[in-house]
Amino acid sequence: MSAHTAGTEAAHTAPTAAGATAETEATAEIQENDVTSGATVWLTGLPSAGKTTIAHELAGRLRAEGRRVEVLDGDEIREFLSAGLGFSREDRHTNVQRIGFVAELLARNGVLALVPVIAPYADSRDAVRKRHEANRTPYVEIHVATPVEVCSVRDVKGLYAKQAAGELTGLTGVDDPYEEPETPDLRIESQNQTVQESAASVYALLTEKGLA
Ligand SMILES: Nc1ncnc2c1ncn2[C@@H]1O[C@H](COP(=O)(O)OS(=O)(=O)O)[C@@H](OP(=O)(O)O)[C@H]1O
Ligand SMILES: Nc1ncnc2c1ncn2[C@@H]1O[C@H](COP(=O)(O)OP(=O)(O)O)[C@@H](O)[C@H]1O
Repeated sequence: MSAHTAGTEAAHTAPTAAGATAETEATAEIQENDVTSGATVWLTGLPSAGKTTIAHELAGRLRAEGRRVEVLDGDEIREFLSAGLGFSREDRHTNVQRIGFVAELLARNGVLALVPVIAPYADSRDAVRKRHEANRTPYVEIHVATPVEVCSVRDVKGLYAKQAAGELTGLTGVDDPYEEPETPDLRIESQNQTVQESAASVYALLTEKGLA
């Protein structure tokens, strides 16, 4: 049973006249814990590494347990919040900072913000982490470390084929940089696992950190 569920049950314990004040305080503490148990879970990795798939699999599991979850998908964000941005180093940095800003707001209000976004530059990811640290908001970095050889075979959106055909340049991990995280909280080798196993490993990490 998650801490969240346990807290809800405790809050419903029948009060006694003498225990009312103590219980009110305990309930307030539990509610505060509920609100602050959000986190940002950033899944960084190459296109087709499995970031989005793992995020949605994990989201389903967490929602089934009553958690509030948002998936800040890179493609959706680029359609709205980051409309007009391209894939230059500067634009990717701006995109990542915007997403980090929104994720932190959600997370500090009790939401588990799952972020399947490439975020290829270490300094961009560090800035997002620092924003979370400054606000004491939990931040977890997952490197979905699927090798480019596997990603290019999966090629979910046909980007690797386009790059190979000369129709696209600046593809992350091929002819554009991807700076691997040196010390992620978790590294997933998705080529050796099922989607469920990958999502379960993130879930286990969140449980270990008291976030799920
Ligand atoms: N040149 C190039 N390089 C990398 N990715 C590209 C490119 N052009 C389009 N796409 C597609 O854009 C999707 C969203 O990218 P992100 O916002 O996650 O990228 S970034 O963090 O700003 O670098 C990203 O989604 P995912 O495949 O889910 O990673 C890509 O499919
Ligand atoms: N263990 C795994 N975790 C995530 N995806 C996997 C795994 N094994 C195979 N896949 C497949 O790899 C592809 C990953 O695509 P996607 O999640 O869109 O990648 P990304 O969001 O990183 O671009 C999907 O077709 C998915 O079914």
